[in-house]
Amino acid sequence: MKPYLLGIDIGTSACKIAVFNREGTVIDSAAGEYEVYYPQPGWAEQDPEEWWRVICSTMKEMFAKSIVNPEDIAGIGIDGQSWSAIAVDKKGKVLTNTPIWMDTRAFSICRDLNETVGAERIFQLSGNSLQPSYTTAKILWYKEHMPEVFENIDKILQSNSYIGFKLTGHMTQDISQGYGLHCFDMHTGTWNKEMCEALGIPSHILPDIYSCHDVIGTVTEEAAKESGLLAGIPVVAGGLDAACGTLGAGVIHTGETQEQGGQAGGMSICIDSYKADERLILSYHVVPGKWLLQGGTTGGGGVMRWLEKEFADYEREEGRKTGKSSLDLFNHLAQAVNPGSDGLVFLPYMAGERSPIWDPNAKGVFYGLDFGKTKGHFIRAAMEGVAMSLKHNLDVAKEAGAEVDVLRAMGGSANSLLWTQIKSDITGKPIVVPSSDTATTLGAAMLAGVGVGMYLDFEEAVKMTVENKRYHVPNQADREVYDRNYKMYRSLYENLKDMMSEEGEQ
Ligand SMILES: Nc1ncnc2c1ncn2[C@@H]1O[C@H](COP(=O)(O)OP(=O)(O)O)[C@@H](O)[C@H]1O
Ligand SMILES: O=C(CO)[C@@H](O)[C@H](O)COP(=O)(O)O
Repeated sequence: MKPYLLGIDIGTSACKIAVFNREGTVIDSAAGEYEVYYPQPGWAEQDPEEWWRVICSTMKEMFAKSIVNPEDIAGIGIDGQSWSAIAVDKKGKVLTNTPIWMDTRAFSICRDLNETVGAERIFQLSGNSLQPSYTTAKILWYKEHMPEVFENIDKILQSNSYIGFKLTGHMTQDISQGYGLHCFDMHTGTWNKEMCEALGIPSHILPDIYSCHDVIGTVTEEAAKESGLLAGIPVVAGGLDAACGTLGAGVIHTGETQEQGGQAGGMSICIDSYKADERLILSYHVVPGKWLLQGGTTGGGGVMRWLEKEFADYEREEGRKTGKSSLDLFNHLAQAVNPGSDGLVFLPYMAGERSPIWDPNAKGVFYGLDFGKTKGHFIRAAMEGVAMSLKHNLDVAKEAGAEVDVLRAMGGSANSLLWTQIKSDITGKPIVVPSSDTATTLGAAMLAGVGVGMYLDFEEAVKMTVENKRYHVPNQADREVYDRNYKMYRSLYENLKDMMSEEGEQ
């Protein structure tokens, strides 16, 4: 068996590529950024062909400097962001940019379908309430607003399946990304023809469903030329980024829970039987026989990325002189502020909000400003607001019967010791950090490892590769101030939601 596995992650802010050995050690890695386009309020799009171009150039650059020879790669796994609606024609040409998971343009389509088809019927089959962020309504949005695209759709692909197609020439749908479509039966893991008809989604545009570790093909000559890989390397179907990050964080048993700090924030609780709640999100895990009960804010790490982009000119300059990153300097500023940010409270609803409030009109809010507040207050309040959305989702999961003891953090935000500690303090849960930036690519690589037989099964893959690096224990000293701010957080939205919806009525 060749010694290495390659994981490719199609995150919202960037693609990450990492080569692992059998023990899960990163041998080499690289990242390449691409754009999110916001052409209108409520819209958020990406260009899948840009993903492919950036993946290829990043990979070529990595291999050019690497000790890794593509010949030594045993298998490739790809994970990607959720709820794309990548419309491709018969030749695999992308017909238009895909609305991504943050996009809420199809709001009125959902409202109509919930009435005509029935919100309860849709939920009973798919395990998820019908909301504009999912793939379902985006397909129907093409039908209504871009008939020339809709008529030419051969298949609708997800982010990982599009890159899988570019690598192998095979169009597939993995089981973990099925939850994007409400004609996917969450009880059986199959497409449901009656629901396709009821929703108006032609079933021929839905690819065949594969397990996430199934080998779907091998790298073609053409893809090898473009990407710097070698033709013939096996590629597995891959899966949802949150689910691969969950696997990469070592979460494969019932009750174990991943805490997500990518562009999106949230959590994924591993369960071994179907358990749905309309306020949360239900998907299959990438591990067969398991589901993930998820909660997710649109804010998450993306909030810090946005603050950095808009307000870190000084820290970027300082960082150049001192060799520190602007985000590290942001962490120092936030560290200097009292827990509770002296009453500054932040709602992270930066692209409407997903679970548990499902409100496309929700807005980001900083509340509690006065002349005493500093940049550090904004940064700390943002961290605390994201942590409060995590607490909100965990509380709802508990009501739904999914109790969580410990969180296992993954994603870029877990690089911040302060932010991880704040999440632990606010939720009252201990947090373990196995690896932050590489958990998701590791999960994708593990899928390839199981698929090509490098690991016997997921138990062995996790045992061999996942190592805990940090532990955070909740600090009770700040309980009172955080509880007070959390009450404010909850009532702020309750008090503002009518105004938000009048302003942003979609
Ligand atoms: N040192 C840090 N402090 C705070 N946030 C960080 C730090 N490093 C990375 N992040 C956050 O991590 C996010 C990126 O995480 P990542 O898992 O790469 O996201 P995605 O896969 O969604 O693109 C950024 O939005 C940034 O806010
Ligand atoms: O929707 C989910 C999970 O259900 C999000 O995890 C998105 O898939 C975005 O992922 P990142 O780009 O933040 O990693």
